[in-house]
Amino acid sequence: MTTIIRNGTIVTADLTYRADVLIDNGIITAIGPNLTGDTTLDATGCYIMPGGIDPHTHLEMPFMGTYSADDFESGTRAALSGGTTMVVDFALPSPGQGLLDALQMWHNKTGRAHCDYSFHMAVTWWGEQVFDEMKSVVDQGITSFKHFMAYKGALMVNDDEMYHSFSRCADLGALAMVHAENGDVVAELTARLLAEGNTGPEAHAYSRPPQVEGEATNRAIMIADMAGVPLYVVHTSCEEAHEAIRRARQQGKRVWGEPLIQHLTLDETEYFHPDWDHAARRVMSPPFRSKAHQDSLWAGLQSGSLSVVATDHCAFTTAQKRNGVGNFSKIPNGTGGLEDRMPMLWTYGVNTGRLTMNEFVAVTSTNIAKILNCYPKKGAVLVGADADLVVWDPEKTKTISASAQQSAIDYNVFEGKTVKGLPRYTLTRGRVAVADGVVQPGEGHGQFVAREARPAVNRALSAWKEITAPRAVARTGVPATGV
Ligand SMILES: NC(=O)NCCC(=O)O
Ligand SMILES: [Zn+2]
Ligand SMILES: [Zn+2]
Repeated sequence: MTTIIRNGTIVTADLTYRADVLIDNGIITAIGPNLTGDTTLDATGCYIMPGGIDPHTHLEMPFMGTYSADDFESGTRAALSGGTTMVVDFALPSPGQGLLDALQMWHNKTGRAHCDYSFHMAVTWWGEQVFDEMKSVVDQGITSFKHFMAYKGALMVNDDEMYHSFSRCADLGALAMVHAENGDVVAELTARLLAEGNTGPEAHAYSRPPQVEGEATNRAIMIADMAGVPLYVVHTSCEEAHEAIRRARQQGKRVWGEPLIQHLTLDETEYFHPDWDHAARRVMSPPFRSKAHQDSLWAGLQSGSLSVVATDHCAFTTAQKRNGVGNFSKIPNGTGGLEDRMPMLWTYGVNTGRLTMNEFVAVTSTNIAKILNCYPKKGAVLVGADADLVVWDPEKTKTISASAQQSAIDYNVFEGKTVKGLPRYTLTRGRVAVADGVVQPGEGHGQFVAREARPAVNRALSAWKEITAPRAVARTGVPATGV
């Protein structure tokens, strides 16, 4: 059975043109005029784009004494509903747990996934076992390793551990990733705020000012440079962190920054809301920032100093958030966004003229497919690519409401926002998962996407490291010892 998408305009990261797309057995098999197939999807007035890739989700994540509420079933259903066709989640070993053990636990969570997925591996402690197992993890198709510089006493790793792990990533041809906040300073500020009686959700933001993120981002960049590894900085939220990334890129360092749709469109005033639940539902790390920081992030996407828009989807219910009544440091950190990332970015990016349609495709799909080395299987409209596609209707509108969302939680941080630009169809490996805005569930359709190590960037970095490595000076006439 073949499917044909007709009468649409293809929009990729670098081209916009009219053509039909033929899909056979989940793969794009032809692109061109007047194609025919068994089933026709009409794309009149629509753009045919690569489905979104969200490289930063936490589905059913054990965190802060509870589990994030969306699992691979509801999370991937939400993703498809908003035009995202692949998620990359984080396998998270608990301290002392082996990486392979954690990886198996994460694979076990995915049986009901509606769309394709991959994993990053978190390095939450350091030792010989971690060193050894990193190789097996890479051999199993996971080639990116995340390091938390925050969450002291839980997930945080220190500089020496990070340097060891980054060096190992360099040897294995893998990508190093960081959550960049200075966890020591956050812990100090948190203790001080609580002692002063600042216990509400707004104090979460006070405990994580832009400086803690800027400092950690700089530090991670320098450590990555010394280790000779490419670096991906997740949830870049402020000018201080963006400035560090921008400068590093100007210097030729291989560093990428990932702002979240939440930081681009919501600001710190959310934490001053008189309703405790409203503010607590928006507690995440890093916190929402001022409008000036938002402008910096948008400028980064426009100029290319920031590369990817993600969600860090880590959704907790109101009841879970209430674990932190009386002590903000116990509010589970995280917000949702999987279903809304694409429509929100289109509305606030493309419709406002901040982004072109091609830039939209680049930052929601193609760039990360290249960074994670799964392009052009993913992130492309090309013959031979997976038919992970979204037929995007730029005229379709809706007002975001928790009452109509796929996510399992009881609120939505974008509640009441009207978006213009939504999927008419979302296809996951050729399967129509959303038709006219209606989700057609396909539990278990999602497959694991294995990725290969040694992408070009690692090869280039290691070649340069080798050429510029410190070498002993060959001398003649060295004086005899002690004479
Ligand atoms: N971001 C957040 O607040 N929660 C999810 C875990 C993380 O990415 O730090
Ligand atoms: Zn994080
Ligand atoms: Zn995260």
